[in-house]
Amino acid sequence: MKLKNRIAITRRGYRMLGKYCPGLIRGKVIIAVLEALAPLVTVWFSARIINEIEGNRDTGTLILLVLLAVGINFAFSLIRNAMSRVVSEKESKMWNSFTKIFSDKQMNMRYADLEDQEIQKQRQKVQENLFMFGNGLGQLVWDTPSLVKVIVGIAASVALTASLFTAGTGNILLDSRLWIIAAAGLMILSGLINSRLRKKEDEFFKRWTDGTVWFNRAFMFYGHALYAETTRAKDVRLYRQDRIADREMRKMNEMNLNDRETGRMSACEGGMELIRGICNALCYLYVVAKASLGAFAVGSVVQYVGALMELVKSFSDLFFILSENRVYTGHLEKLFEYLDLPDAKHQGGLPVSGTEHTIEFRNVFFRYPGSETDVLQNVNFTLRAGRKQALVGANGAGKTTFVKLLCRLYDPTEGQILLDGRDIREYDYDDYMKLFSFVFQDFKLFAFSLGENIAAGENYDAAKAEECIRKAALYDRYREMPDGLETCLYRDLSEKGVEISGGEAQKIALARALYKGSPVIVLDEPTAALDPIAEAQVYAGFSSMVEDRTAVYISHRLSSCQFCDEITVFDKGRIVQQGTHAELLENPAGKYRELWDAQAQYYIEQ
Ligand SMILES: Nc1ncnc2c1ncn2[C@@H]1O[C@H](COP(=O)(O)OP(=O)(O)OP(=O)(O)O)[C@@H](O)[C@H]1O
Repeated sequence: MKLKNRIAITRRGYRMLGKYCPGLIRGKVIIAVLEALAPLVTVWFSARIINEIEGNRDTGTLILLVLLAVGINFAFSLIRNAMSRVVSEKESKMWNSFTKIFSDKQMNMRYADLEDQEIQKQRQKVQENLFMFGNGLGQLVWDTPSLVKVIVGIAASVALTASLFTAGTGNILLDSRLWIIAAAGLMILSGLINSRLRKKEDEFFKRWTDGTVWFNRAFMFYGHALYAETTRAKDVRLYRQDRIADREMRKMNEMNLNDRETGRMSACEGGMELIRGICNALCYLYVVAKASLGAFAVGSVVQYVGALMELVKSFSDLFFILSENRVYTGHLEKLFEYLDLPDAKHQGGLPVSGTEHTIEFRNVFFRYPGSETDVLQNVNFTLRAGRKQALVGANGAGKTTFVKLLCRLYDPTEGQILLDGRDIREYDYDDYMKLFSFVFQDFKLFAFSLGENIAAGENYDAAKAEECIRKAALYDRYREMPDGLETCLYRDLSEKGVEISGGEAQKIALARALYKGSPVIVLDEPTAALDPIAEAQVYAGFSSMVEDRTAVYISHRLSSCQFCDEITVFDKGRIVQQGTHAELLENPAGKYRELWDAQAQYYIEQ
């Protein structure tokens, strides 16, 4: 990657850290400056003290030097400790903030992309790299202090060693200014070799992580998800799927996880240490040679050796950091590629006013991303204000997909959906969404209080929530709940949380839709999990529940669709019939009749 791009990516990384982890980088920089200066302050004062002892031995000067050395170091460590507490607190929360980066993206990205396998893989890889190895943003956080230390270290060490090269010994060879070039050359050379070794090490690391992505995913699945997630644990126990998991885990444990790559990485590390050692030895030799010829006092040996070692280390670190920068900008680039995936574009700005609306599907075709077939084909459908519409059809006929298009999770591949004659994309997205309350088949409740679940927010109107609970036939269960609306659902976040059955959850989802009070209510199999009495209660109360709102009602229980004004029959992605229950039954060759007969025979026979 070009340097210009690396700089741009690094800057973007810092901006992102500034947004999600405010104050973290600033704190790290301050600590790093203090840490870089502290040893050099000690070296400088030690040299002055030894020289004073060797020379004038002035007690006042000695006391002053010692007090200054101790005082400055004490002040440094006070500030550093105070800052460290704040910074480590921020750093411990850094991972939560990184999680937020992904949740923000997932919340805003196109829904279709959320389901896209390739994009899921892309996200998984970026997340694994970040959360398992700290690659990208983590490295940027950790490398920033090193970079600051290197810059401060090089500047201070150069200042402390400058007089080493000018101090004369009388020996032409040792006094030659060429030593400056030689020293600089040596530092740069060692840094470059280190950098190359680091690059190699990174290549091996990449190969190693590529090989482990699948391993980690499978390991988490077989070792954790299968047993820990209650959605799966039931079936795992009943069908003893743990035996398959054990077999797979055994196979994985026997796998050779790129041992060759880890061996090569260690060899690179060893090579880097060796180069640093050789440079240190050469510096020692030069300083000691000059000191032994009387170029400077013994105390200065401490200063020069200390500063030269710091310089060698700083140069080596500098090249290391530069090569690290190449590595983490590579990871950051991948992160940004993911974050730059187009967000859902809700560009329309038309306000939606009033409550009586007509929604029309006009020649709508839809195909899921990555799929080869149209799931909806030439769908034409009009939903008038206040009408109760039932959608029926066999599994996979396209009913839920129709609703997903209605609520703008996807856009039609062809055709248009119109609200009062205008394409729904022209309207303000939030305004449009306020028109609907949905209950999906795979609705989700959250481990918050019952009231918050129903109101989908922290502040709720208790009387209204209770009214919706009553309409959703949940009142008896609600009265048993220990803390009423404050009762926490599930035990994920609260020990006092209550576990609820599938049917009770469905009633809560229904109450949530009623609470929203939108002019259009869309119910996708809202009673599938309800017992016959609760189902009858819901149907009996359907009119009062839905009132004069527009309703779209999907159900496989055809008898329950009779109270709708119109029934629309889907078959293989097409609308094949529309009419009232009685009208549709009249057509003996119709799909509705076929579905009805298939379902009714069991009731008739009994
Ligand atoms: N995310 C998806 N990606 C690809 N295909 C999908 C996706 N979701 C649904 N499908 C396919 O679209 C078709 C219609 O599914 P849809 O869920 O709309 O049917 P449905 O009529 O609601 O069925 P059911 O009565 O079983 O709920 C099915 O063949 C299904 O496999």
